[in-house]
Amino acid sequence: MSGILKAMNFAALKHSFQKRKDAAGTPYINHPIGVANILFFEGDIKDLVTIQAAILHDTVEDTDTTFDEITENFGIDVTNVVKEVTDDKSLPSAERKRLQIVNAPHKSERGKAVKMADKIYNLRDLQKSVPVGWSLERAQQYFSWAQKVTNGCRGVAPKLESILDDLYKNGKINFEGSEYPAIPEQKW
Ligand SMILES: Nc1nc2c(ncn2[C@@H]2O[C@H](COP(=O)(O)OP(=O)(O)O)[C@@H](OP(=O)(O)OP(=O)(O)O)[C@H]2O)c(=O)[nH]1
Ligand SMILES: [Mn+2]
Repeated sequence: MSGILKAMNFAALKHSFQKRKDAAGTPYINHPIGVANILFFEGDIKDLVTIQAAILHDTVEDTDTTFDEITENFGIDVTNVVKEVTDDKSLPSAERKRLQIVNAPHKSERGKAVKMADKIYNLRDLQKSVPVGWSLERAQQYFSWAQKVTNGCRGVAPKLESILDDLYKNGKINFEGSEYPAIPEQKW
C-alpha cells in the first residue's frame, strides 16, 4: 500500500499544473489514477510494479521527470515499464503514432497491460467529449489507431481485451449533440 501512495503523491506533484484537454479542464492526475484503477478493478491485475508504473506512466512524457528520478524512488522494474510506455516527444506526432503500433507486440506483459488500460481510459474520455479543437474525424482516427496498437498487446489481460473489443465494436462518439459510431463501418 505504501508503494501505491508514494507513486500517487509523486505523480500528483509532477502533474500539479496540468489539465486534460476537455472543455472542463479536468485535473490531469485523474487520468493516471484512472488507468491504475482500470488495471486493478477491471483487468484483475494486482501486481504492484504494474500499478505503480500505471500511476507514473505519463510523468516522464509530459513533465520534467527523468527516468533516473523514477529509479531512485521506485526501482528499476517500475522504471522499465514506464520506459516502455513513454513516447519520444522529440519525434513528430505521426512517427510516434507509427512506432506505438510497431513496438506494441514487443513490449513486456506489464507494458502491454498499461498500454491497454491507457487506451481504455482515453477512448472512454473520447466517448464522453471530444477534446477542445478536435474534429469528429480526428476522434474516430484515434479509435482506429488505438485498435492497431492494442491488437499488438493481446494475450496478457483478457478482461481488458474484451473491454477494448466492445469499445471498437459498439463505441459511440458524442459530437456537437449527435452520436456517431467510434469506428465507421467499412462499406466494402
Ligand atoms: N481522449 C482524451 N485524451 C486526452 C485528454 N486530455 C489529454 N489527453 C491525452 O491526449 C493524448 C491523445 O492525444 P493525441 O493528440 O493523439 O496525442 P499527442 O498529444 O501525444 O500527439 C493522450 O495521451 P497519452 O495518455 O500519452 O496516450 P496516447 O497518446 O499514447 O494514446 C491522452 O491522455 C482528453 O480530454 N481526452
Ligand atoms: Mn496516458
